[in-house]
Amino acid sequence: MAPELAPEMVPNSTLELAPDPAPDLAARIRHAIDTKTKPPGSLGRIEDLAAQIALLQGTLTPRMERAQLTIFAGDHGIAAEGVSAFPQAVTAQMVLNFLGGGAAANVFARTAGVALRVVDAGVAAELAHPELIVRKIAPGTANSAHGPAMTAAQCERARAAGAALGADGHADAVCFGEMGIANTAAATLVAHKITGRPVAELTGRGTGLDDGGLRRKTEVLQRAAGRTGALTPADALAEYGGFEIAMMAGAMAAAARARRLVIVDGFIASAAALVVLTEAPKLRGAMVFAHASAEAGHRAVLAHLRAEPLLSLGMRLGEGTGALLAWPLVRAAAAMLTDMASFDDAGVSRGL
Ligand SMILES: Cc1cc2ncn([C@H]3O[C@H](COP(=O)(O)O)[C@@H](O)[C@H]3O)c2cc1C
Ligand SMILES: O=C(O)c1cccnc1
Repeated sequence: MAPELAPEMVPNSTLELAPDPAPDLAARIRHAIDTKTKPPGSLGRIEDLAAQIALLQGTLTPRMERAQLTIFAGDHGIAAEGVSAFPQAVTAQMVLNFLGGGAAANVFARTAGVALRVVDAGVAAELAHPELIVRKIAPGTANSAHGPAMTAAQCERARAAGAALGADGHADAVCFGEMGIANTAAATLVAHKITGRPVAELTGRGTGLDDGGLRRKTEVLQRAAGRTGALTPADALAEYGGFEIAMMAGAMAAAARARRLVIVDGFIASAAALVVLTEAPKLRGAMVFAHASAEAGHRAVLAHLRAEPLLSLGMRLGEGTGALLAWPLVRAAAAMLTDMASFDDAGVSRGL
């Protein structure tokens, strides 16, 4: 397994994680992929994915055996503004559904052979369940339409709790999902402050607002955004984010620094990745974007990050469902490089 990378060893000027164990590794990976028994380039983006994984793990024989999904749940004060089609109580109810194995994320995790765990990052209700990981910062954020969602100290605590969970265990790839009614509103405001894209372009229907609901949500978010001027990513996260989004950001950064592949889910997860990559661009080499969410703002966030997602399925759920569906592609890419025969191995004639 590749050595852990101390944060201070990481320069921010390149896309790859560095220092690279061998300067010619990227060229040797490319050569290994090009000499597999297939026309060069014929596996398309699976080849790029294999190269990324190999570079991340610092090897010509990458391993992708185990993936884990961690779902972070938190409530949002801005839900009081009517920005979601569903009531806040659904956050806690869905946490119990995850723990009971009945949500989409559970079903996809089972079909993909991925372990799943659930973290209470800041759900309003008191929840007790033997398998629930409790890291509750507070019972929900404050309403960011009127003031900061959380204090800087709370945000730091959330990121640290996420970091501890992001780098534990033995998974080769990590998926982070979220549950939090009104968190498309929170993600929209974080993305607006970091990308500078207009609130109206980033605001979407979330759980299914109708046209009137979308108009009201856009107005609420425009007013909330107008409370503050330009913000650093850390300040944008504290001012407008959620405890589950901050924990995801901490988990993603720690996992990337531990050279785990981070499979980034939809709009909310991408808002967390946006915070991380704006602060530490070189962690991009550890991140794969799973799918293009149907939530309106995702396209702009992906474009800002110059990220091309693997899948486009019209999904808009969150929970890590998109990341779970991308996991078999990630596995296949690594196995292609590690297990596939070369022309020389198999005695197959090369082309012109
Ligand atoms: C039953 C149910 C299950 C979900 N699972 C994920 N979300 C998703 O929807 C929420 C964000 O949308 P909004 O900002 O419009 O509230 C988040 O909880 C997200 O994870 C769900 C939403 C519902 C209703
Ligand atoms: O893409 C997402 O993450 C998403 C979209 C809508 C609702 N919840 C999550």
